[in-house]
Amino acid sequence: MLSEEALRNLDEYRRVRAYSATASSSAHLSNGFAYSPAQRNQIRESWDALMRWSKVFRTRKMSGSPLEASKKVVVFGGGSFGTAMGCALARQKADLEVVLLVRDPYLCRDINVLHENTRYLKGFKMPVNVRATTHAPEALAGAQYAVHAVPVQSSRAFLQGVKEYLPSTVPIICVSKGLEVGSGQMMSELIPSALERKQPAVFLSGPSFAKEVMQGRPTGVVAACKDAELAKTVQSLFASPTMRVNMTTDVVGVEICGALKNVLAIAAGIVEGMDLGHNALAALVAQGCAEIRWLSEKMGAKPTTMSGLSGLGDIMLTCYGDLSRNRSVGIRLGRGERLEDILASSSQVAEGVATAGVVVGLARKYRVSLPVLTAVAQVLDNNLTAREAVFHIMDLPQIEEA
Ligand SMILES: NC(=O)c1ccc[n+]([C@@H]2O[C@H](COP(=O)([O-])OP(=O)(O)OC[C@H]3O[C@@H](n4cnc5c(N)ncnc54)[C@H](O)[C@@H]3O)[C@@H](O)[C@H]2O)c1
Ligand SMILES: O=P(O)(O)OC[C@H](O)CO
Repeated sequence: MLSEEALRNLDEYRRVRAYSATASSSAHLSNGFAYSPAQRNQIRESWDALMRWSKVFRTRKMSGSPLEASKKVVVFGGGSFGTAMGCALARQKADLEVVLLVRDPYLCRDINVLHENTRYLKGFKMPVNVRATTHAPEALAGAQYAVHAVPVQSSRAFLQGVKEYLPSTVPIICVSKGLEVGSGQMMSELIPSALERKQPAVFLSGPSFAKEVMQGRPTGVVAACKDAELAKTVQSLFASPTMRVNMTTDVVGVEICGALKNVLAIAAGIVEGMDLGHNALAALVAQGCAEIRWLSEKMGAKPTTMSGLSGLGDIMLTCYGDLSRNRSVGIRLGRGERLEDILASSSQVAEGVATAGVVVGLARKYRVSLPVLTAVAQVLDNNLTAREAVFHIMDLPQIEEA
């Protein structure tokens, strides 16, 4: 059921594993340097202990997998990430029915006839157990999980529209990252507010470009839910040879990091677009990390979340990765393009644009100063040019590191 590209990646992965298994018998490193026998023993023993632990853990995990028990999963939104995550699940189990709930009948037809998302992930064959529909009652009938991949600003209207077909017991696995304009809410607040009831929900975040998930490249994400059992269920549902899934109960941390890294990525893009160099980019990303930490800690997030996949992991990916839409918006701003032209020329969402304005409100509420993230909002609001923003940030008072 894996695509050819995913199979190639898996083959490569297996070759590496086979090589690692035999490599421990060769004594010398290629440049003539060799570890001492004591060091070599220590390295081997540490590795073997890790492998023993992994084996015990795997055996314990075998019993009653949530994937085994699943028959149907619905995906809200037929964009790039909904498609990629739907396909990732479908590849794991040939008789799992994955249904994308989409708006556009033409895209729906392409997915069902060509097995390709011709608009958002062109050129990638989708597994045959993924199909699409524009009909919410049909998509939701009998679904055991709902993966929510609708952009944040459209999520309230979308959820209100499907509410009557979504049983209140079906867990939502939310992959959308951002804050709602107007309410300032995170998705964990928006979902119950839009549905006007409690709904089990898990927030899946971390460094994960849709295209690479679709290619079956190794990816790590984190599943966050206050209910640890549900977080573990979703962890187990998505875990595969190409996807590692951590779990945590720190929903606020995971959500706020996921939302703010998009704003920081716009700043990183601006620095790139203005060709300010590696020093400037590294300093900016470090400052941005500090700002995200200041706010998230005040909001009650755990410090470990900031250094984890949804924090540093996703910040690095989005600030440095060429596939980031938020970073691309920043690059074009840095080169002097107007925001409205940039947005008009893209069919994909860059959540950081809307989120930037909301962050400033949150910073005021929690009494924390966020110079870089506020500067991004100023540039997006056309009150500062990118060049002016850089000048003012560089000219801020020299401070003690915090
Ligand atoms: N693309 C990625 O690499 C990636 C990775 C992780 C998380 N995310 C997050 O996932 C979310 C979705 O992003 P994406 O990349 O799939 O976006 P996208 O721009 O590729 O697609 C968005 C999809 O949502 C649909 N949509 C928009 N408004 C809608 C509405 N009112 N009702 C129904 N459907 C609507 C669009 O038709 C489209 O199918 C975002 O919050 C994004 O931050 C994306
Ligand atoms: O392309 P971006 O900037 O929306 O980032 C996508 C994902 O959030 C990366 O994890």
